[in-house]
Amino acid sequence: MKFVDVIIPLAVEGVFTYVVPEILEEKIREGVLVIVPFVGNKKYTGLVCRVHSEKPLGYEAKVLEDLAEEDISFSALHLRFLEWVAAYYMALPGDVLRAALPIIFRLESFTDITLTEEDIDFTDLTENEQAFVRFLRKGEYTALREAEKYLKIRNGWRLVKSLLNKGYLQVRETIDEAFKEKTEKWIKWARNFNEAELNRVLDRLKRAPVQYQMLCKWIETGEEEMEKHRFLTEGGGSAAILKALCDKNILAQEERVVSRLDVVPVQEQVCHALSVIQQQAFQQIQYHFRVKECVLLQGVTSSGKTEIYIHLIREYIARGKQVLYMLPEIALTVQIIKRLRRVFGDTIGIYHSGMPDQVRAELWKKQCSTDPYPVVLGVRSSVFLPFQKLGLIIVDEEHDSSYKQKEPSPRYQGRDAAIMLAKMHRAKVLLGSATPSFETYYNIKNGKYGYVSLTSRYGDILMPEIQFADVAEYRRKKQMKGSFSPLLYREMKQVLEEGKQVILFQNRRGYSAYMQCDACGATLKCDHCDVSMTYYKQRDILSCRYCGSIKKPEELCGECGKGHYRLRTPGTEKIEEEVVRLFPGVRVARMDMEAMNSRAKYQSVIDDFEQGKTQVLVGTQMVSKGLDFENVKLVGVMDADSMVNFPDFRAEERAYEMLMQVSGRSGRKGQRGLVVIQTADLQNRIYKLLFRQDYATFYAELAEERQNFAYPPFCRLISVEIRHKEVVALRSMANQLASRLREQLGKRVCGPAVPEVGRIGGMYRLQIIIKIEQGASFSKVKAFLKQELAGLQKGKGFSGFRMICDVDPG
Ligand SMILES: Nc1ncnc2c1ncn2[C@@H]1O[C@H](COP(=O)(O)OP(=O)(O)OP(=O)(O)O)[C@@H](O)[C@H]1O
Ligand SMILES: [Zn+2]
Repeated sequence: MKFVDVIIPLAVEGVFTYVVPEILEEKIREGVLVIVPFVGNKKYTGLVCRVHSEKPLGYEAKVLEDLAEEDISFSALHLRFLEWVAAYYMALPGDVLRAALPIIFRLESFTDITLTEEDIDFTDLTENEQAFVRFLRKGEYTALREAEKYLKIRNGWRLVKSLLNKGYLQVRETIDEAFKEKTEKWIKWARNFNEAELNRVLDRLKRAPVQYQMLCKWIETGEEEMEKHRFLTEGGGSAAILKALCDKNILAQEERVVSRLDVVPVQEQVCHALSVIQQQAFQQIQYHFRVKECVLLQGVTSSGKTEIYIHLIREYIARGKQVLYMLPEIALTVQIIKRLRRVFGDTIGIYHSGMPDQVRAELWKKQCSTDPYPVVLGVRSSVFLPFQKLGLIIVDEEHDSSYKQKEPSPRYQGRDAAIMLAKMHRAKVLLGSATPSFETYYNIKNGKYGYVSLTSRYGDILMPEIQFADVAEYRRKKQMKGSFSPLLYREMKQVLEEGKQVILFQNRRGYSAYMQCDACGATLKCDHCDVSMTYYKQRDILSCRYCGSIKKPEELCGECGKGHYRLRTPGTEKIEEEVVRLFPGVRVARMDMEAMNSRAKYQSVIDDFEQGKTQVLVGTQMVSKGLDFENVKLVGVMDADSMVNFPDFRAEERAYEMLMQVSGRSGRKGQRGLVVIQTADLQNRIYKLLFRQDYATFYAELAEERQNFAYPPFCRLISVEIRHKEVVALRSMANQLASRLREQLGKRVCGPAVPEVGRIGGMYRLQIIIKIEQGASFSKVKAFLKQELAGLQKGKGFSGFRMICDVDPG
C-alpha cells in the first residue's frame, strides 16, 4: 500500500499520514496538493511532503480523497525550503504552508454551498452536476456532506469545484476565496452562413420580430464576434432574445478564460546606459559573484543602485535564469514597476499582499507552468513562490525591518530566507542599501559577503544638506507655529514659492498619538492593551494600533474625573491640517496606513505628486523609502526624537537608517536638496553621526557597544514570549520556564521581563531572551528549548497559556 505524509495548513504539530487509493497512485507524488479528510470529517487541502510505504503505528490512516490542484505543485527544492523555514524559525509546517499558498488553494471543507445568480445552462452540465444543482435549488444553503448523502456520491467536492469554475456556485465561508478562472462571454455566429442561407434564416425569423431586429443589428456591425455585454448594450436587446437566437443555432455563446495578470503592451525597450562609476560597480558585483554567494551593494541614496539592478536582471534573463527582486513595501513597488516595465515590458510578475488572492493564485499557476515570468517583483512573502531556474535574488533596502514577519507565525526574516533560498538553488544574492543592517555589515567585515560601494549620487549631485531645528529652544521662546519650527516654516515657504516640492515625515498616524488629562496627566488607554489610543479626527474615533479596538473619545478624564483630555503629539492627519492652515492654497496629500487602503490609492497619490498636482506629501515611514521624485527639494522630519528614544537595542540603528532614507528623498535631480530635522535633544549622538553622513563611523561607534553587551550581530537571539490573561499565573509560569532554561543555558537566559507593551488584546505578556554566542550550536539550543516548551505544555495547568518563539527577533 502507498502512504503519504501531508502538511495541513493549520496550526497543528507535525504531518499526517494517509492511504493513497489505487486509482490515484499514478498521480500522487511529493509536492502535489491533495484533499484529505481531517478532524470532524472536515476536508482540507494539504501538501504531500513524502510518499512511502510505512503503515503508521497506533492509528488507522484515513484515505486520501483526491488531487486538489493539478496546475500547481512544489518541487523537491521548494519543499526543502519550506522545511527549512519551519525548522529555523521554530514554526509549525502548517503555518509555513499557510504563509506560502494563496488562500484559494487551501479550500477548507467548504461547508455551505449555494447557487449564484447566474443562469444555468443545463446542457453544459454532467448528469451528476445537474442532480447536484437540482438538489441545491431546494434550499438556500446546503452543507456539502448532506448533499453527498442525498445524492449517494462520495466526492461531492469535485462537483463543487467544477460548478465553481463554471460560475454557478459560491461557498459561503470562502465566497471570494475559491479559485475561479476569470471568464468573459463572447457571442459569435453559430456557424458560417452563406448569403442564401442567411436570407432563409432572416425569412424564418420574421415571425419573431424582436429576434429579427437583433440579428439585423448584429449583421450591420459586420463583426464576427463580440463580448456579450457589449453585444446586448449596443444591440439593445435582452438576454432572453439572445438566448432564443442561440437556441435556434443561429448565434452561439462562448466562454473565454481571460487573465487577471496585468497585460502590458510590450513597448520599445529602453535601458539607461550606466555611468562609468555604475559600470565599475556592476563589474565588481559580477567579479565577487564568482566566489561569493552574496554581495552587498552599498550606495548612498540616489546613487543609481536601481539602475544597476536593472542591468543585472537583463544579464540573468539573457542567460535563461529567473530573478526575484524583493522590496520591503508595496508602496515602493508602484514606482519600481514603472521603471522595470520600461525595460522588460510584460515579462514581470508582481506579488504582494495588497493584491486580490485570485491574482496571486494565477501568478502561482504561471510560475509552475512551462512559461513562467523570468522576473518577479515582490515583497517578503514572494520568497515562497515557486521558482524553476532561479539565478539571482535582489533584496533592495535589505536593512528594512519590514522584511521581518512579526505576526503571525512563521516569524521569518525575508532577507535571510532569501539567502537560504538562493543557496538551495545555487543562485546569487545581491543586497542593496545605503545603510546596511548591522548583520550584513558584520558579514562584510568577516569576509563572508562581497562588498561594492557607490559613494556619490548619480549625476554628481551633492548629498542633501542637513540642518537641525532645536525645538526645545524655539518652544521656550514661544516661536513654534504649531508643529513647525521657524526654520522649517521659512525653508518650506521658500521652496514652495520656487515651485518645488516638500516631503514631511511624521512617524505617527492619526490626528494625535494620545490623549492626556490636563489635571492628573493620565493618558487615555485601550481597554485591552497597555497602550495609549490614537485619535483620528476625521472619523472622530480613538483606535488602538495593537488590537484595532475603537471607542468614542471622552472629554472628562476617567482617572481623576476632574481634568479634561487634551490632544498630545500630532500625527500625520494633524500635520496635514496644519500645512493647509499655514500654507493656504498649497495642495497636500497624505500617505500612511490609514489613508492607503488600496493599491490604487498608492498609485494615485504617487502619480499626483510625480506630476506636481500636489506640492506637499505628508507621511509615515512609507514616504521614507526608495521613492524617486525629481522635484523634491526639502524634506522635513517633524519629530526625530520619537524614533531615537525607543526602548529597543536596535532603536538607534533604526532611527539612523530611517533618517538617512528620508533625507535621501531630497534633491535627487538638478539642485542640491535640504533636510530639516526637528529635535528637542540636539546633543544626542545619533544627530551628530547623521550630520556626518558617514555610515562606517556610525557602525564602528554603535557596534562596539553591541559587542560589549552581547547583542546581534555578535550573538543571536531567540525571544520566548509567554501570554496569559492573569498576571500572577503568567509570572509564575515564566519564572518556571526561565529557571528550567537556565539549568542548561546558564547566563544566556535573560528575563523574564515585561516587553515594550505589557498587555495586548487582554493578554499579559512576559518575555525571556536567550542570547547565543557565535560558535555555540544554535540548533541544539532550539531543540532544547522546544523540548522544554513541550514539557511545560504537557504539564498540568497549561491551558490558557500561549508561548511564542521568535528566532532572530527584530
Ligand atoms: N545610468 C543612468 N542613466 C540615467 N539616469 C540614471 C542612471 N542611474 C540613475 N539614474 C537616475 O538617478 C536617479 C536615482 O537613481 P536610483 O533610483 O537608481 O538610485 P538608488 O540608489 O536606487 O536610490 P535610493 O537608494 O534612494 O532608492 C533616478 O531618477 C534614476 O533614474
Ligand atoms: Zn488594544
